[in-house]
Amino acid sequence: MKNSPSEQMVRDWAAVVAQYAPSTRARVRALAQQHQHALASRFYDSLLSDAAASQLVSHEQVQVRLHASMMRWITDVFADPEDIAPQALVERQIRIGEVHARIDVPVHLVLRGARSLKQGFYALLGAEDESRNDGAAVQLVTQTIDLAMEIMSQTYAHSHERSARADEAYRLLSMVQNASMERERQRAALLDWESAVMYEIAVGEAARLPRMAASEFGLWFRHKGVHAFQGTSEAEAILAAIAHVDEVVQPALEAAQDVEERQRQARELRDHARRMALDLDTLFQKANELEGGRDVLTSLLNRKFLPVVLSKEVAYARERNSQFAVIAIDIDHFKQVNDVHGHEAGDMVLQQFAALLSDSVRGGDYLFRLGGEEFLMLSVDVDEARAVAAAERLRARIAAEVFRLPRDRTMTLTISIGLAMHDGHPDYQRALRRADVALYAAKQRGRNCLVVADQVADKVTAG
Ligand SMILES: Nc1nc2c(ncn2[C@@H]2O[C@H](COP(=O)(O)OP(=O)(O)OP(=O)(O)O)[C@@H](O)[C@H]2O)c(=O)[nH]1
Repeated sequence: MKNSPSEQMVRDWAAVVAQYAPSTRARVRALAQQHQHALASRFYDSLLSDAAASQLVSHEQVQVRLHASMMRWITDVFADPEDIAPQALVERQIRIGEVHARIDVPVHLVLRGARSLKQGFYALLGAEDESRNDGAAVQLVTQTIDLAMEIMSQTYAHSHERSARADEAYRLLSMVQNASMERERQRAALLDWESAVMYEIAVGEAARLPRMAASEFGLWFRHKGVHAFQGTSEAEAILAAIAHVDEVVQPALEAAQDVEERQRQARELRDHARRMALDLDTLFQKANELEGGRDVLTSLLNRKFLPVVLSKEVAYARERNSQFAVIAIDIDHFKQVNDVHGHEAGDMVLQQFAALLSDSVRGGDYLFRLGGEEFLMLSVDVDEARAVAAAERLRARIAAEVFRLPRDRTMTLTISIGLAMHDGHPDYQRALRRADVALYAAKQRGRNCLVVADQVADKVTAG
């Protein structure tokens, strides 16, 4: 999800511009243009002096691009509103903040770079003809750079918060990933507790019955389940039922004087346990599908986890000096499947296709359904030759497969593939874009083929 500029930000930017005479702005702009190279180097050097940041910017592409884009930034932020509108400049700061969040550049380092830039400007202004030093130019520089930093930091914070939420959701997804096993375990635990209570009642030891909250199921649900299924009505119902059983039903059972009353309370307890088991089933089903982040039709990961998984893999690759491949896969002419055989047939094909994909990857790889008939495979710990061979095998396997359709009909399919190796660049968007461009090239080349994005030239070559 993108951040968009608030009206306040655009108003603030326009106000800073309006506050200064055209001559002051022209003076700062001229200075920025004249010294943009030295100023960009200044910013860059201050980043490199930090060990963590120098690791992030060690990538050659980053060095080349960072310096070039810093030079552009230094002149553009002082542009006349007729040349670059405040709205566009605010949008630019937002994009920069988003990149910082994606590659995880700490805010303090960006602020340090900004401080060193301002010092550079002050020194240049001070060195100019003294009669011109009325302070306005210094203020313009300070206000502009500070405002840009404010917008970047705000975006950074929003993006970070969002990615932290996705991260948390992913953690929970992993926790209940083997949902069917966990469900069985918890259903059995619930049943164990119920049997233990019934046994105590049957043998006439109902003075102090085992409380559900302290049972294996109760503990699991209150500590983990409730987080995994946060905000659902079923989770609320189970929590309320645990409290009701422990605080109302069981004390009533313990206090029951006659058999009839005891049977009535025991029946109520059993009804509660049954309803809980049903709610639990519903919750696990949801966890497996929508709320767990899996695509309902294919059970593959949905795109909301793409940033989480890619950031993790980028960090992993950096730490271990390993590589991974981003493989964009698109079914060819899928529209025709729906048009000729109907939507239900299209769904069936997508499910069989996803099953084939799952069967073609290794345990550590990831599979996403990005939407419609677009899929993405993240092949971890591979070099280009192996990734290309695996993708090519997949292409051939799909082309050879006979897909089942309703009413005993069948059909065959082909796919186009765009493959990009992660080239060490800290921003995962780059590998995604390169894979996408390669996929587009594969479609252009006539489909049913694989195109590999060229690592060095950042352009696409036939694979
Ligand atoms: N049955 C079914 N169809 C879907 C689903 N999601 C998207 N589609 C269809 O997928 C089709 C995608 O068509 P296009 O994007 O035009 O691409 P294409 O026909 O595959 O052609 P190329 O990609 O250019 O080879 C559309 O007709 C969508 O309606 C789904 O969940 N189920």
